[in-house]
Amino acid sequence: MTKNLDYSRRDSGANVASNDDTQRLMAAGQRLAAEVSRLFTSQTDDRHYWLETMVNHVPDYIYAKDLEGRFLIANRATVIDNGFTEMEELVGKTDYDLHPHDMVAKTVEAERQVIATGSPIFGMEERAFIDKGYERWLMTSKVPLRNKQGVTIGIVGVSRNISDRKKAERLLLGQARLLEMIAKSTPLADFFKELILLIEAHLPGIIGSILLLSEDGRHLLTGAAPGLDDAYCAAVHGTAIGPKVGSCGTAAWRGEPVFVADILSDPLWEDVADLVRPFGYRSCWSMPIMSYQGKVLGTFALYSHKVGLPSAEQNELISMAAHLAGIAIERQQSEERIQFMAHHDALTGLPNRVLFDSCVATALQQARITGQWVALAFLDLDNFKLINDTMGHHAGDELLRIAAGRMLDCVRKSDMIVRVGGDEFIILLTGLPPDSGVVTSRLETIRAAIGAPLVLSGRSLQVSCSMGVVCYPDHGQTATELLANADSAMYRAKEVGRNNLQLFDAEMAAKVRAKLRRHEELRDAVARGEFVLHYQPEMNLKTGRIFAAESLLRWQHPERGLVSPADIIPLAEETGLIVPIGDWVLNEACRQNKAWQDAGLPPIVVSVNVSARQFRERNWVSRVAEALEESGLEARYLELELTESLIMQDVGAAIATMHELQALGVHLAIDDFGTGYSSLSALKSFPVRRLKIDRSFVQHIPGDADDMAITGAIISLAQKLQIAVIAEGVETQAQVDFLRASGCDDVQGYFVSRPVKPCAFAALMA
Ligand SMILES: Nc1nc2c(ncn2[C@@H]2O[C@@H]3COP(=O)(O)O[C@H]4[C@@H](O)[C@H](n5cnc6c(=O)[nH]c(N)nc65)O[C@@H]4COP(=O)(O)O[C@H]3[C@H]2O)c(=O)[nH]1
Repeated sequence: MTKNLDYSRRDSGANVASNDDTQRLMAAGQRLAAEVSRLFTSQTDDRHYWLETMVNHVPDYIYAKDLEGRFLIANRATVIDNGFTEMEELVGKTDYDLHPHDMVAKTVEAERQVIATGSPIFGMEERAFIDKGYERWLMTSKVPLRNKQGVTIGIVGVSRNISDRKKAERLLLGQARLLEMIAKSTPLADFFKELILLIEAHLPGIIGSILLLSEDGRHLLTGAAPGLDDAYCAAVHGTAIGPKVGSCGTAAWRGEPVFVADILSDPLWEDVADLVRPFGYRSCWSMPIMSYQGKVLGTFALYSHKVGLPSAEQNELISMAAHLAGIAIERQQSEERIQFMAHHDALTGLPNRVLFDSCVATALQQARITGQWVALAFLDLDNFKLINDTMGHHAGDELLRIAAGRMLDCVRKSDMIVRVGGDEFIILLTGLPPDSGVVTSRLETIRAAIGAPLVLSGRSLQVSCSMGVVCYPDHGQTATELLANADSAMYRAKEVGRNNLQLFDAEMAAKVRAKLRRHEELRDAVARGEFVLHYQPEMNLKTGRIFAAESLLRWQHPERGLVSPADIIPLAEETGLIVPIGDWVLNEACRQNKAWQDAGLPPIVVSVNVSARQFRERNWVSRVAEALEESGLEARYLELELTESLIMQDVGAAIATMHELQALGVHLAIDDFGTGYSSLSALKSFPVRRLKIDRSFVQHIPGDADDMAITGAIISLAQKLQIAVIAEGVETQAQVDFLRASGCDDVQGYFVSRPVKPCAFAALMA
């Protein structure tokens, strides 16, 4: 009889599956078809009995229907799962008699197609009947049932219950969707809802809830619970966690799962059972949501109206859900952190320039509408660098944090304190009355707060600050304009000695612009090489011989003529141009000295003034070595003049550098001695050859007894320390006489010669 059923024809348009299930279904179908045909031929023997037994033991559904869809025969599984006890009860019935009509349509259509085309359908997935409230999925194959003449007289169907597989598939798809939501940074509330709905779909009768731990780590806040009663959620929101606070409060407290089978009898719920009683929840299984580092972030819980503990599958689902929730929360937290870091300063937590730029336009726009003022102040901490250098970076950081905190205490929520770098801040005050008095008084409050005593690394100190202030609309219309003018005001505040507040005005702007122009000019001068050196001889008092010369910088200005260093050096120091200018001086002095030697003049020492900024350059010593090497000058013919104040800025570092320079073979002198308050005990550790007594002491000799006393003391101190002494600014014979009598070795000044051009100096020497 099997010959009548052509299973090899798989070319129909039907849904054909070639997996194991299908193979097995096909085999079962073949066996059933054979049995049916045998029944039709009324042959019964032992094989029939065995076959019937086998078919009835198979959990899959095996059945045959006639052309009208009436059951002809069915195995035991089909009979029982359709709600009958004997096959006879099922025979003659159609699917319409058994199931809701809307669910039957697809099955009927498939069977109609098999009958019409004579082609089997394999591996068709169909949502089947609702059995005791549960949905069921089947994988079905249907083949034509033919009589001896090969005429189709119905269909044979074989179905397997694949509900579990479908459930697992749906769970996997759900998980994938949730991971995608995490990747797309879907808002947490939406993600939680989706997660809970997925679990609830998987576990009918179970209600999911997510609670989040508050920032202080002490309370539980509602995350999502779409299926829980709103009143219950509201009652739980804000619950303090603890060792005996229901399932979730305890799970969050312990950091481990708390599965309570019966809420009404479990001691963990004793104190909070009344909360849940009106809603009828009986069991609650709560799993803490943990961060990657093992920190509790919240809880994932399942509630049920039934008493009981979770099955292994439910347990697994709870863990999976808590794990996914943890990933989502951490992802959101790190995104928030990144956002915060992009807009805030890590050290002080204050907004940074990026956030300021996006807020200032809004503040100005608002002021335009309301007619109120906006004030914008640049604020610099005075001497921050010194504190940072002398007390260390930790102390510097702490100072910035303290200053930021003090500023915040003085402003309103709508104002903004911004750290723009180093010790520089911007204060943005909004909603001000149109009154500069109010602006300055509010900012002075901030200055006073910063200036209050503080303790840093165990040391009490006070820090002042400088402010440059502008007001919208008087001092500019745009943020750029206002910032530029605030910068000018700050410039002025620093110029007048720091520790003050300067409100911008037009005159100030003009001055600042002029200064900036001069900076620009100086920069051009460096680029164009407009500098020259003049040399002033230094004479030994015993021999009357010129043994050295100090190189002195001059700017050959195209319009202003020769500009003195008094006008160049401070400007160069401010702009940092002192470094390239100083390099040029060093190289030029070495080159000139070597040129004189090469021209046959008696060898002399040329001294070069070194500025503090230059001296602090990392590779300063190697620059000196390079200048010597490039010029070919022996190191003993170069002297570097360091001022007392330069050395005193950081005595330890200065002495170390001085030793390195000494090792090169160059001489070192202390310039302007007597003005820089060097500690006399430190003096003996300076590897210097000479002290230069400052001109300010010499110029009043012999009239001023004090200056004579000081000059005499410096000379005798130097003698004791076996350091040579030269007096600067010597103009008169009387001064020479006094200095000689006091034991001074050398003099420099107009008495010998003014600083002169190199050619004039060569003539002098010759
Ligand atoms: N009234 C009077 N003045 C006298 C007499 N003898 C010399 N002077 C002046 O005193 C200054 C001596 O240089 P300084 O103390 O190193 O003081 C220098 C030095 O500190 C700085 N300076 C000059 N050239 C350079 C340089 O190349 N680099 C650096 N960093 N500073 C320099 O500029 C300062 C001023 O230099 P100058 O204007 O050339 O002024 C020179 C010089 O012209 C005198 O008998 N009477």
